[in-house]
Amino acid sequence: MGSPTRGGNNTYDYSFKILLIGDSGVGKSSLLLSFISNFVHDLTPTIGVDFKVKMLTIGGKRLKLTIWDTAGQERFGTLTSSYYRGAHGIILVYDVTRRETFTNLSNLWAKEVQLYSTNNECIKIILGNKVDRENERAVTREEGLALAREHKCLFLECSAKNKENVQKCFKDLTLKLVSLPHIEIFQQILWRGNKVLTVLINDN
Ligand SMILES: Nc1nc2c(ncn2[C@@H]2O[C@H](COP(=O)(O)OP(=O)(O)OP(=O)(O)O)[C@@H](O)[C@H]2O)c(=O)[nH]1
Repeated sequence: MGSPTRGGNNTYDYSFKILLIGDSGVGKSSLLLSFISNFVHDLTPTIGVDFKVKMLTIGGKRLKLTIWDTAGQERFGTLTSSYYRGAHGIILVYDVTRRETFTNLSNLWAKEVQLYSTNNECIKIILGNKVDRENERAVTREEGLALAREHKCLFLECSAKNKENVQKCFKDLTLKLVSLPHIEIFQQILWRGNKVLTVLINDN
């Protein structure tokens, strides 16, 4: 990784770090794969942290998204502040068929974000995944919306399996990011934090 470039073939105007968080099994890795590629595989659980890079053009701006995916909280303990450092966008995922993954968003994940996120202007989206399993639904859309309002987040329901709303989630998030009034400063200051993160991870 490096600071934003404005020349050459691999050019971009802005580079954003996006995090996927939420309980184990809610579908974070599937969402990432569904967004990055056209295929969704049956996945083995993530061990540790993984990230993928996707180039995207939104609102006439060329963006580089570095999307971080981590294994579920319950198996690896609380994520450290280095994972959150420098994040521009956070996707909080729950599984609409498992109510505890929804209650954990307020009881656990939102608190972590508040504690560790280095940036007050970070854009957040709450994402209710697995809506293809409608007959097993345990959380209503209205409850999801209410939680998003309470935490000042965007909100969507989606399915990584049939790809419903997956592109839209990343698009809505990045649209909001590029429309921030102080975007140039916001992204450069945070990028410095990101470099620190890269060094920390490479050293391990
Ligand atoms: N029906 C359905 N199944 C899904 C969907 N998204 C993910 N799954 C399945 O749910 C299981 C868990 O998905 P993962 O993507 O591994 O979940 P995760 O949140 O990354 O889990 P960890 O790696 O443990 O943190 C897998 O068997 C997926 O195939 C979805 O939208 N619909």
